[in-house]
Amino acid sequence: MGTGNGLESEWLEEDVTVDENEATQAVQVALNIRPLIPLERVQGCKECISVVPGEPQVQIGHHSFTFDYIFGSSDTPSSAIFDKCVKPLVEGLFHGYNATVLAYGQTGSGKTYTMGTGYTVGGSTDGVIPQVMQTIFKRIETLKHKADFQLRVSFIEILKEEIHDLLDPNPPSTEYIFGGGLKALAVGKPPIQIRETTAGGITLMGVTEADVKSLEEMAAYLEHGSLSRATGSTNMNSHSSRSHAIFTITLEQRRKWDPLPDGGNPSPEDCNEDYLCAKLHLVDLAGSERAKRTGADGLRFKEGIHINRGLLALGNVISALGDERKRREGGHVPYRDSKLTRLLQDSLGGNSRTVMIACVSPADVNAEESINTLKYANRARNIRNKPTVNRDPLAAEMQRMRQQLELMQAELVCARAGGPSNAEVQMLKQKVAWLEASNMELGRELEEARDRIDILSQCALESQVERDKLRIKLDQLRTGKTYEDIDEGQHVQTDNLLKEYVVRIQELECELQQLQHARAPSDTSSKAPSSTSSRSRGESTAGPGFGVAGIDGDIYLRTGEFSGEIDTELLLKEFKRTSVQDNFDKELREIDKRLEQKEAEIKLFVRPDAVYLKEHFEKKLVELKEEKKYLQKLKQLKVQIAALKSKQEVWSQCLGHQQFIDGDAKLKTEKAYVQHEVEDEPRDLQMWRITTGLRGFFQKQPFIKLCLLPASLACCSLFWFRMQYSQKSRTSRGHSSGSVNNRASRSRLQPAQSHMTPV
Ligand SMILES: Nc1ncnc2c1ncn2[C@@H]1O[C@H](COP(=O)(O)OP(=O)(O)OP(=O)(O)O)[C@@H](O)[C@H]1O
Repeated sequence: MGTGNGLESEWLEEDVTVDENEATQAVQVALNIRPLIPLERVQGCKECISVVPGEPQVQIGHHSFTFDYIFGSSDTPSSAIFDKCVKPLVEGLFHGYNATVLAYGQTGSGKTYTMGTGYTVGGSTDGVIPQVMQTIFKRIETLKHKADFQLRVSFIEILKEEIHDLLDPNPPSTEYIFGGGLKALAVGKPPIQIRETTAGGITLMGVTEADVKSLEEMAAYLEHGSLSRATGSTNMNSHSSRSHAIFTITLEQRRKWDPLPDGGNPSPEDCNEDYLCAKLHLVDLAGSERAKRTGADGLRFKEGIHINRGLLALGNVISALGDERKRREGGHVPYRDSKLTRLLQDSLGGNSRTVMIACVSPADVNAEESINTLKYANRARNIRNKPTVNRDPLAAEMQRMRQQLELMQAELVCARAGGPSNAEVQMLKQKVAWLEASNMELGRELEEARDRIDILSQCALESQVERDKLRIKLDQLRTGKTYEDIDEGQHVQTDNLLKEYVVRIQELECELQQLQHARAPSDTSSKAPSSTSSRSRGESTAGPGFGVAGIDGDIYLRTGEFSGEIDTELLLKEFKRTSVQDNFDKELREIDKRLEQKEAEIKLFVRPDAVYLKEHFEKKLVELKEEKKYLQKLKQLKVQIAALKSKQEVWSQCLGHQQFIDGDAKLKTEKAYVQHEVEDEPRDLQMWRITTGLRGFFQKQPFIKLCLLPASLACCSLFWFRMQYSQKSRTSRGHSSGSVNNRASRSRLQPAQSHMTPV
């Protein structure tokens, strides 16, 4: 890589401090204190600014300010401004660095005088711009044998937030507006617009850029622009600038390539510096002013407002850029608040080396304004710019490509020194491609086999679940549960079963994976007899092991083809595995068969049972109806007893003795019968219940029924005899009170109230 410094010593011949590696550079601030002008002397003004000897420091009142340079004191002549501050920038221009010289200060503080913006051919050349022009042409003169130079100049002013081209050969004509005043009328040329380049620079679209070949030509343009600039007379300056003026010099240089003594081409490092382009902005700002002091009114007053507004925007930009905290945080800089700040975007915080010349009047009457200017300038010292060399983008790209080429050449040399031969590389490449393709194919087959394993495992699990369900059902039926009971409990059981099976399946899957992992190393190293046999097995069999075996077979085929070896031991292993799998399949088929048989048995068993149950429940229904009738009858009899009791009491009170005796006898007989009925009925009912219960029990338990049939028959006959006996005794009792008995027998079929008529 070529270094700028090496080139400088050869090309520029002068030792100029240019550090390309410097990332940022602070804005340099110089203070220029003009002498008291005749007007101030007449007013009896006194100097109020004093320079600290040997220090770049000034004092005004109790304020003290330090700058990079101070000019204008008795010790330092103002002519030194160019040499100290501006000349390095001009030198930098020849190295591709943009530069800006900015004059700022109160109106009448000497900005135009210092910058030399009011230059006239043949007039004073003390100002910065004339000296810049002279220096540039001197440098070109000394370097013209090494490079081709091209100079262009532009001169614009910002007047009331409008950009005017001071070098426009066809300036906007003016037309008279009725009612007084003049209005600018552009002729055929669009207004100047500010544009940002892709690299972030600021350019002016539509501005006149005049090619300049000589100092005289440039001076003529400067003079022409100065004369076109808007000026006016105020109380503070008889020739006051009413606009901000920017004189821009663009320097393009293309290095001439002399043939080298050995006849070879120049080195790439040198070629890197073959084109440079830089701009120097020389800015003469309008002065800040107070209307009260300038006595401006009307048009001047309006101009003053615009001037102050532009300067305020500039102050805000300087404050934003000068605040270190904001700068670190990347805070907003209000460049777009005015055209002036937008145009100075590169000069303040951008790609430029900038010097600000703060101009002040030493007169005590201007002390306040001078302090403001010093504060303003002091803040500007905190601004940091990032100047970079402005090369041709094409040249930069070429440099990058050269570097890339060098790198590749180095790699090639290295490869040639110790790398394999071309044929070997080709062979290895083919091998790699073939292995990659095989790998992909094997991966695909592995995935398919895994899917097959999953499906088969699922089928096996489902059949197991179904088989177990049927087994449970069968067991339940054997223990005597009805089909309905099983169905009711089935939901709960099914849920529990499902949970159990899910857990089981997960466990089995884990085991399967562990087995696969455990087998993987031995399988990949193993070699099966042939791919076709293993593949057919993988497709026809249902066990998970076969999917893996099929894959193994394929792996064998490819590795076998590659190595060309057959292992008989592995053949035997594979054969064993196949036979185990076949056994497993047979077992599975047998289980399926048995399951089918069991299902058929269950069906046979379940159907008659259902018929039997139907009969059983129909009988039970009839029995319950009978029981209900008995209970109703019992209730009626209880009511009758209550009625008879009340009747007895009435008779005892109302009837005569004989009647009472007869009636009482009848009543007693009737009561005795009813009492007997009441006592007998529960016994009958109890008997009936026991019989019915036993019958139901035996119906539910067919096996016990068979065993206990004789015993039950004996019991039943015992009860039958008991009932017969009680019937007989009842009948014998009934003979003594037959009319009552008959009536009571009838009462079983009639409502209780119907036979309760008084005797
Ligand atoms: N260093 C100096 N030596 C002698 N006279 C000076 C010096 N600087 C400025 N002056 C005089 O001061 C007066 C005002 O100067 P100048 O016009 O340059 O001020 P300005 O800052 O440009 O004012 P404005 O902002 O109004 O344009 C002029 O008459 C000028 O000759």
